[in-house]
Amino acid sequence: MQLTPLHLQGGRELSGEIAAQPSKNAALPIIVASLLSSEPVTLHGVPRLSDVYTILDLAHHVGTRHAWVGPNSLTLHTPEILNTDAPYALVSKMRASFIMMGALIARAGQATVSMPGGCAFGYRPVDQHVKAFRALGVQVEEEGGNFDARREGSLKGTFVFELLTVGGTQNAILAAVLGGGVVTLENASIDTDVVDLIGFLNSLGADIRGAGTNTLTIHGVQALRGGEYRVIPDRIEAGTFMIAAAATRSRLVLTNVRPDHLRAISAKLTEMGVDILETEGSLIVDARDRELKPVNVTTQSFPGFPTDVQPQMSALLATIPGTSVVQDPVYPDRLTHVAELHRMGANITVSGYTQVIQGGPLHAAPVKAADLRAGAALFIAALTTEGETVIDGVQYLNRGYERLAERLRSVGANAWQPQPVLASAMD
Ligand SMILES: CC(=O)N[C@H]1[C@@H](OP(=O)(O)OP(=O)(O)OC[C@H]2O[C@@H](n3ccc(=O)[nH]c3=O)[C@H](O)[C@@H]2O)O[C@H](CO)[C@@H](O)[C@@H]1O
Ligand SMILES: C=C(OP(=O)(O)O)C(=O)O
Repeated sequence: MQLTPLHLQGGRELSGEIAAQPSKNAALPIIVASLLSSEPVTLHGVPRLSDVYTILDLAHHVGTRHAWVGPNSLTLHTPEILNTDAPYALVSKMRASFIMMGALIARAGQATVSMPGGCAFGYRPVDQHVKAFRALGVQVEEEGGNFDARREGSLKGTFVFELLTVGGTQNAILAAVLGGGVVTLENASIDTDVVDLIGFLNSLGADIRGAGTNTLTIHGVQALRGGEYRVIPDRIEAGTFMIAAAATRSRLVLTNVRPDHLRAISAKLTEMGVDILETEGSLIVDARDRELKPVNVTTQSFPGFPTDVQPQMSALLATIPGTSVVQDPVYPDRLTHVAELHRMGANITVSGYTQVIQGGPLHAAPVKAADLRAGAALFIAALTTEGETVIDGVQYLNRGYERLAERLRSVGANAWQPQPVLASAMD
């Protein structure tokens, strides 16, 4: 179906309660990991997002059958592997599909997975994934834009990641879960999505030790059983709504959150002058009548300030008088929001991965998202302007935000997405 742009008439205070959706980036690898078991697995807390549908298409291709058993609950069952490839059409659609490589190496002993290639915000290599597989005993060849992987026995040995990588750590864990070997991963990611993947796998009988530390030890087991698991809340979505509250000088109650996953964002907003109150499972963000201060932000891996919230934070800072400096060394080219924010009157100069932002009032304009979080930055900016902003590129927002217009409306925003006019209706 043709997607119509998102319309936002800003300049309004938001209020009330909004529940964060379940985590997209935790759910995607967990859906893939379910195929390590030949028994049914039920997941609760799966967001209804286009990225989830893409990974389900890929899982279906390799042999996973699924059924939605509740609004955000899904049963997955992979009695046998039917295909051991992850084709270009699906991997190029979504980079997270590359995680299929580790899962197929574990369950089928082989995998042919397309190289993910570039994405809207630059080069995102997978060298650490491939180095880890090789170091642990997997043969990996590159040919015709694909990686062809084969393992003869169990994975074993130690690999030290050269940098912290969420996907690389997840892929190596998946590959090592089955079999009789012992694998140690050093300088492993401590990201919440890695910890949740480990929690899920261990709940099915895997033996992975050290979750949340930089050293993981995986004792391969013969098989995983079925089970039931709840995915963590989406800290990136929650962070986006926290920034929306600050940008509109509002008070919002965020429910279904893990405040301990949001501390870097809470700390920056507090430094700016926003009040944040943590309770168990919820956060109150209060920016009413506050004069917010500019701040400097540098992205880091968890628990640092997330790159996935950098464009939204940049949009907020573009509205705050004074000079802020935002640096994103994690993804140095994650800057597609800048030119669009310029269309709304922002004053941002870019040098390498550094944005120098002179904040001031923005105005409405037609804009276009070129990637997911750039789209989020644009709706934050739009919420601050009196006029009507029309945001194109809604397919990117649909990757990461469930029923966005409806949920923004539920807290008082004037957001709508006109239904497409069908050709027959125009006759
Ligand atoms: C689906 C999903 O969960 N995506 C998230 C995941 O992506 P993803 O898992 O792809 O990101 P990584 O943690 O791997 O990337 C972190 C850094 O490591 C570099 N790197 C990574 C792998 C590699 O083999 N070589 C290499 O150099 C990357 O270029 C980047 O600079 O974590 C990112 C960083 O928090 C988030 O922005 C993405 O939203
Ligand atoms: C960049 C993101 O996802 P991906 O890694 O799938 O591109 C994101 O969730 O912000």
